[in-house]
Formats: sequence, C-alpha cells, structure tokens
Amino acid sequence: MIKIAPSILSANFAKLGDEVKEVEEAGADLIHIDVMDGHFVPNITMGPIVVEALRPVTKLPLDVHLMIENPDQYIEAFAKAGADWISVHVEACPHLHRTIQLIRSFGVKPGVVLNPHTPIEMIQHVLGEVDFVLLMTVNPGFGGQKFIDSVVPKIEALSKMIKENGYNVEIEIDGGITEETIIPCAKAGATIFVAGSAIYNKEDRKSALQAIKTSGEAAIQQ
Ligand SMILES: O=C(CO)[C@@H](O)[C@H](O)COP(=O)(O)O
Repeated sequence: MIKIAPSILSANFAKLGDEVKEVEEAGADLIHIDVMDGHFVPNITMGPIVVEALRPVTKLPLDVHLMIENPDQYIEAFAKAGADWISVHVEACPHLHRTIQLIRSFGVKPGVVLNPHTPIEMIQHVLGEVDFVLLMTVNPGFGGQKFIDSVVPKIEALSKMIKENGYNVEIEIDGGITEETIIPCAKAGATIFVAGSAIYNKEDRKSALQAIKTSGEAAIQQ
C-alpha cells in the first residue's frame, strides 16, 4: 500500500549509480529524480542525460519531477531517456491538459504537482487524466527542508475528491518526509512518499527507508 520513492537529490552524485542500487536493495518502490532549471525554482540539478545513465542501473520505475518552465519542450527527451513517470507543475503549465496528453503519448505515466499554496481546485478538471498527483509539502527547490503541515488538510480534500469521482489516481507527497511526518499524510490518503534527506543522509539507508515505510503502513492500519 505504501510506496517509498527515495529522492536522489540528497544522494552522493559522485557515485550516483551505486546510490540508486543501494536504495533499490533497501526496498525502494520508485526512484525520484528532481529536475530543476534555475528559473521555476532557485536551483539547477539534472537533465535527461542523468535519467539515461540511471535507466540501466535499476529495474524500478524512474519518477521524474520536472520543476522547470516550459516542460513541453523537454518531455520527449525525458521519455526517450527512460522516464516511467513524469510530473509537471500546475504553476508552470498554461495548457495543462495538453501537457498531460503529451506525457501519455510517449507511454509515460503523467502526474501533476501542486506547490504548497496552490489549491486543489486548479486540477479538478484534469484529475481524470492523470495517474498521480504530487502534493509538495515544502517549497520546491531544495532537499532537507521542514515539512509544511498545513498541507495535510489538502491531502484529505484531494483524497475525497478522487474517491467521490471514482478516479484511479494516487497521491504522492514530497518534502520533509520522515517516520513522523508520513503518519498524518498516510492517514489523509496519500500512498506514495518521496524521501531524500531522511534516507540518503543516514548511515543505514535500509533501516531508514524501512522505518518510514513501516510507520506509514502502521498509520493506515489504525
Ligand atoms: O522536490 C524536492 C525538493 O524540491 C524534493 O524531492 C526533495 O528532494 C525532498 O527532499 P527531503 O525534503 O525529503 O530531504
């Protein structure tokens, strides 16, 4: 039920392949790749070349989060590089429906991302077109930030909207996820959790990943 997507933003880039293999062996469900352009967010990270390099390293789905302006221009390159999931920010897409169709046209699962302040009503009319919605629980741009707990009611409201409409859409949460913060998010209906620093900054990544997952699973069984 609970899926963990380690964010390689907090990994050691000098040995990225090994860092990905390590979390796969530790029980990760997806590999989360944060793409930043220095315009939409105040940081620059990686492009399709990194996705292409990691593709043969892991069997796990590559979950590519585009924090970039004009994502339409790069979706084909990321799809051809081996992305399995691609998410785009509502705030960066004036023609969101078209962008979602473009992602799907390459056989990739489309997702939409909302910044902490963006209301869920912004995606109400494309919710039936996506495979997942990623709710940011930090302001995008950097790893290691503090979880914004005022997003939790938004998770609950989105979960209700999905259920009421009978959609098959998963909720992914990104930012400040730990053994503690996963609890209210899982209870509110999220099933996929990105975790960067809470896994990669730990000596024992396997224990860290498993502890987060176990905590989320326990939360939904209560
Ligand atoms: O998209 C982002 C940041 O913009 C995230 O994916 C971070 O990489 C998550 O890192 P932690 O908050 O888990 O350290």
